[in-house]
Amino acid sequence: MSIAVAGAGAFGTALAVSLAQNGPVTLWARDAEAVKTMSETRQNPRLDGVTLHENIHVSADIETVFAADTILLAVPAQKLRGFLSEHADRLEGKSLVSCAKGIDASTMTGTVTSIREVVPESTAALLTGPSFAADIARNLPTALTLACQDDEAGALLQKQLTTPNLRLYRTTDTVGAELGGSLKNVMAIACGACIGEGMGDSARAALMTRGMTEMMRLAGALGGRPDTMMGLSGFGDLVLTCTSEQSRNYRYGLALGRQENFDPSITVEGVATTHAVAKLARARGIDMPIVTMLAELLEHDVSVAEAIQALFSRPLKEE
Ligand SMILES: NC(=O)C1=CN([C@@H]2O[C@H](COP(=O)(O)OP(=O)(O)OC[C@H]3O[C@@H](n4cnc5c(N)ncnc54)[C@H](O)[C@@H]3O)[C@@H](O)[C@H]2O)C=CC1
Ligand SMILES: O=C(CO)COP(=O)(O)O
Repeated sequence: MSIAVAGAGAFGTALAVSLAQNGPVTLWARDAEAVKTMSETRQNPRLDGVTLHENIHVSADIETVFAADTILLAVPAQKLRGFLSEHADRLEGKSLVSCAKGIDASTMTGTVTSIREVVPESTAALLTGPSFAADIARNLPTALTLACQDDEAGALLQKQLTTPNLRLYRTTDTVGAELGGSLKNVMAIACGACIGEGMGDSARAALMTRGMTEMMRLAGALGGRPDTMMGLSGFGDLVLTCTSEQSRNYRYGLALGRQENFDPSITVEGVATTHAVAKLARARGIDMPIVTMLAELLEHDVSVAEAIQALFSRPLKEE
């Protein structure tokens, strides 16, 4: 069973580095110039100090992706649907594993749902959970969730994508898993803003905990299992992303709280996902005050202090 990774950003490259311990891997990027540099230097500028394993074949030829049985989709969530649509015919019959964390803002679907809708004749799966690309690429121990509705196919993928430093757990709850990975980015922005504004660690703990409640509520409302949020794809990634400055979403929030600029070329999945989830919650009548308030904050309709004040002024209730 051959493996290709589509998208040679930080995460796609890190996964290829880890998988290369098991055998050959194709790493595809759309930018031929970047591929040439990576092939010559065996480095990716997005992953400082990491050498590309000799088992990695870097290519800008999309045919090398279609030659694989299992394709890891490591492009940003807002680009995934476009990629799938462009190549739908050639992706039929493949195992397509989304590695992206986000809700598509135009259709308000998660990435597994997008795969299922755009390439119905494929096995749709998701690899998610607490994992910084830099850690995986340095072969540090990491545990992830492999989500696939078809448990037999999921078990095969679990085995194929496990490496000496990547331990994969399996679930059939793709809805819960894709929401966990998407929503933790939203909560990380909120927590970063809270810390950046100087609200303190106690306020962050409150945001993380009440954020988790919103994540469970949304998972239940959309047909996922709320308890999936207690696993790696929810709790695990929420803790990592809301507390580490390695996270781009958290750093984006910090900049927001400190009223500093943030480099717009950096991938921050949580921004588009905040707007998508706020819209979804409104349309479905799901109570998601933190997400809703963050959407207003990102629109510059309220300040961080006003957002926290508004959350604290809500009617008192049972936990
Ligand atoms: N960096 C990390 O630590 C982790 C990232 N992820 C997820 O992986 C996904 C990708 O993130 P990163 O690799 O970190 O971002 P990145 O910004 O490092 O790389 C994104 C890559 O996607 C490529 N790309 C963008 N649009 C494309 C398109 N239409 N077709 C083909 N390639 C395209 C870009 O050229 C770039 O190489 C995100 O959803 C992120 O949440 C998940 C876990 C960890
Ligand atoms: O998903 C991640 C860690 O699990 C990476 O988080 P950021 O996209 O915020 O850097």
